[in-house]
Amino acid sequence: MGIVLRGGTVITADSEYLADVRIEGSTVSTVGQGLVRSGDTVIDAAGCYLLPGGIDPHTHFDLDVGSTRTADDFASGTQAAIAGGTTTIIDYAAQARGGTLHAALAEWHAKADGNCYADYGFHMGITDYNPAVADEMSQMVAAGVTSFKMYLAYKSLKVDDKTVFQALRRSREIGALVGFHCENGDAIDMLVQEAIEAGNTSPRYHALTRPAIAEAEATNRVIALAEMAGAPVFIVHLTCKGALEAVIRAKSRGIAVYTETCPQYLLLDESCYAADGFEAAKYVMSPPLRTLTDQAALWNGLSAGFFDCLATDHCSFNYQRQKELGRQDFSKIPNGGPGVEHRLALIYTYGVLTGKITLQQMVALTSTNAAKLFGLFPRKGTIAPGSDADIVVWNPDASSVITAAAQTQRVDYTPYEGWRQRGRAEYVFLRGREVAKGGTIRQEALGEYLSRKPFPIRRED
Ligand SMILES: NC(=O)NCCC(=O)O
Ligand SMILES: [Zn+2]
Ligand SMILES: [Zn+2]
Repeated sequence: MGIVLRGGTVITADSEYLADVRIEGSTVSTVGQGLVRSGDTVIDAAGCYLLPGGIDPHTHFDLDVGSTRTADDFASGTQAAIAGGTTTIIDYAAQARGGTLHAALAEWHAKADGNCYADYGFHMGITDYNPAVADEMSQMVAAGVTSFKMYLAYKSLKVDDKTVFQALRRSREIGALVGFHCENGDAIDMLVQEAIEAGNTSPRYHALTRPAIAEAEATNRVIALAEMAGAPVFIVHLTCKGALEAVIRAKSRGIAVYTETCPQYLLLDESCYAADGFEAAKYVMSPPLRTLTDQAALWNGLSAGFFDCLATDHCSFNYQRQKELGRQDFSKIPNGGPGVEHRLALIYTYGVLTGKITLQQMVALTSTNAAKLFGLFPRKGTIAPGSDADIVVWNPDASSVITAAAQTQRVDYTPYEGWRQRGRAEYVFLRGREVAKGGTIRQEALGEYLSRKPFPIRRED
């Protein structure tokens, strides 16, 4: 006896066809015609798309940022993910300065294990690179943490070029992919200090002190260092034309550069910082929202296939009491915004239905490419015999309005308040278990830790 999703249109990164999908246990057993047998549970998927469960490779749940902790923890964050059709998240664990990677991994397991509604893995943020940490990196890979992140910005996190270069070389030896937060932190720190000293303390100065050129410069630098190291590199949350041009140049030369952007950079722009009073704090994130010219460049890049992933960088803080920590000083506003719940519907509504990308590109960007880059493919990221039965029955006819009141994310606002969203995750399956139906989430934390495969080392490098 199995579950058959009958008569939907299966969408993968490279195909689209009408079929039944038969689930036996936790995996897909067959994809084809006429798969229903007696005793099966049958779900009528006619008129719906069958999408591989979304993979969001960039979340921050239950993150302590010093002054406060993210509004969403692993339970509420992964419930929101499931509600929106995302069945796997990869969260950023973070080494404490002076601490070990092992301690960070243990801390993240303690926060996530038993609390996740979606499957989950971890990247490891490195803030304090030294020979012992270089050693630990290979132990992380053995523990299934096959990607790392380094920050070129944020006073307490940023690393210098020597460290970037050393870590990239190390990643190549051990089969790991290092992601970088690309902003020139030294220049930004000066601009921030000058703004505060001049009494320019309102939220819009967050954006004015983090110009796009600081991101473009850091992106160019990281790519050059990766090329020198002969290592693959991942540029996280890319937001602007200059940084995208650096990625396109490198990709065109065959350099192993991968990148992601996020819905907020495609859909929102710097005009959000002109909001009255302190409201602009809702959009304080790093990098900040950019110009309409940058936004157009990102959409062109997305259509043309220069982006690998669409992530959210979900890092939610309530407007009341949390964003307000920076009411007198924008540099104290906790950085980040919510998004894990609405990623699929936003890209479907504003990307697919506007003709900017195809459904297959949507699947590649929201699931398949992340699975490939982060060592989960073909277990995750596709609908095929043997793959985990992580499947979203997507109803393209649904339409609703995004509101904070109606969201699952445990945060008191959404940057998309009042936005129309089309399409809905009618059913969500996680390893063959129905975890959401008609917007109602199963109240059971069935998510499992994903030990990921190393990044393949290219022979010619
Ligand atoms: N993006 C953001 O503002 N906060 C989360 C941390 C990061 O990804 O830089
Ligand atoms: Zn970042
Ligand atoms: Zn982030």
